[in-house]
Amino acid sequence: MPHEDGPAFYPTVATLSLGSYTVINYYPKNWIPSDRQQVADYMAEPGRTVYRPREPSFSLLLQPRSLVITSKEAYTSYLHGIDEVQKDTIDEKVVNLGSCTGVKVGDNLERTTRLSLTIRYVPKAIQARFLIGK
Ligand SMILES: O=C(O)CCC(=O)C(=O)O
Ligand SMILES: [Fe+2]
Repeated sequence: MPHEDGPAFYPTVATLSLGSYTVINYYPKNWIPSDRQQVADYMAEPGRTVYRPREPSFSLLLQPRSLVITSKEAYTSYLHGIDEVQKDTIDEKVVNLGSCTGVKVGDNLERTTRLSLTIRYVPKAIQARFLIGK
């Protein structure tokens, strides 16, 4: 589900992908539709009030053993999310194909099991001893 990683992890999150390929989509955050057509093209996830266009602004192909670092505008101005699909069709919105060998627009990539390790720096974490008592 498209989301923002929130202020606790700002300004940088790093994500290591292992196993399957996947595609991650980026949608503008705090997006305000400018005309009736755009209103028809936006949505919120069930039970959520964060609206976004139905189509992403851009996407990244996350290859096995790749590292994606989310910072700056990608962190502050976009929601990100991975569709729940069995295969990804590579389209023109995938902006990192130049760094991915053997993959082109129009390819269908079947998903298999994927493990994603997310590395976050949380300087203001509450120490566990305060939560569990003496
Ligand atoms: O599976 C991924 O690569 C994305 C995970 C993610 O967005 C998150 O943990 O906040
Ligand atoms: Fe995230």
